[in-house]
Amino acid sequence: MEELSAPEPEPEPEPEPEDAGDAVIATRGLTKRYRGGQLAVDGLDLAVPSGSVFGFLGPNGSGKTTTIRMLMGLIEPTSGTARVLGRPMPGAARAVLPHVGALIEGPALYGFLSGRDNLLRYDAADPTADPRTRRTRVAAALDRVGLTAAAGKKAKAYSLGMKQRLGLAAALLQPRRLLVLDEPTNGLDPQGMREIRSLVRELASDGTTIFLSSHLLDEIEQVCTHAAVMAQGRLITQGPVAELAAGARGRLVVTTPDAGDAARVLKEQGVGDVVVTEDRVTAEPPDGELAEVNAALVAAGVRVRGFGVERASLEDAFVALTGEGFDVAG
Ligand SMILES: Nc1ncnc2c1ncn2[C@@H]1O[C@H](COP(=O)(O)OP(=O)(O)OP(=O)(O)O)[C@@H](O)[C@H]1O
Repeated sequence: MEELSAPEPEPEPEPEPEDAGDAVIATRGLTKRYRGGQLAVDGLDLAVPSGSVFGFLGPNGSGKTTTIRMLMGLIEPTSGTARVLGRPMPGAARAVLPHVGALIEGPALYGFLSGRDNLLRYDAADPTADPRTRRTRVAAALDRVGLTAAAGKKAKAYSLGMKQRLGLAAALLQPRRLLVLDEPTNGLDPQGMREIRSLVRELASDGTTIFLSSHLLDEIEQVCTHAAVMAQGRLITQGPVAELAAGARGRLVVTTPDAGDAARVLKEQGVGDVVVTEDRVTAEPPDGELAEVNAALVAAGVRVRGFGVERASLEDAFVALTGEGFDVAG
């Protein structure tokens, strides 16, 4: 009998996670267990929309660096998949990485070379970079990060913030579709933090997708359009920052020199989770009429200087989601 050579059925394309249509980074069940047995990342489904400034938030040890190393193809996942710019990692690393600028664990710089010479070296190490346009590229990158005036100084004389900016300049020598920044403000003083944050906003305004990790909640709120929250290797939530914060209830805040009395009255009124810090008493917003609570305070002789419900922050959302405080110090 003649055998029919029916064409092999096409393998089903792997289903993409929800709304990963224009995702610059998409992972499915991404998991990393280190040899010692430590489960560092556990079943991560991440979707980073194109054009977002995406904050990857979590306390120290929550698995952020491990995830970034998998995304960049530096280490293999134990299971699950990661796609960056639509291509699988680490398999397509050679095709993907030229479009990705990365600043991971501080830039590797030569202290005895000037900032400019460091960048010239970086550029020379890139086989795709045309040597004839090298100086122009380096000058543009220095200008981009505000280091033109300090370009001739030795890198060892740079402040930590300037070194970070030089690292960013190196990542910006070529046009990038994605920038991956691992804790870019770690160790910087407040001025250095402000500089890096405004630089990140500026870069984002050109349409580059930025994925940045941080253990600082307020940093994510100030800079990011979207965020994913990690705790102990697992994804707690992800989405637009405004929506994440809105998901949590705000706090009732009473400002008064009679904080002790105010706390007592609030508890008598059945208000939950009353916390006193100096002249501020915060609590869960009551279910009933706010005005009644205020009236009870005033009737008890509490000098109420301020009374209202503050908008929920990302921190409130984190606490609500994990049932834990966000340990900023790690
Ligand atoms: N090479 C390794 N071998 C074994 N365990 C590791 C290794 N690297 C990290 N870990 C562990 O995996 C967990 C996640 O670490 P990871 O560095 O990814 O977290 P993180 O959120 O980036 O924290 P940090 O901000 O401190 O780097 C931690 O418990 C850490 O001790």
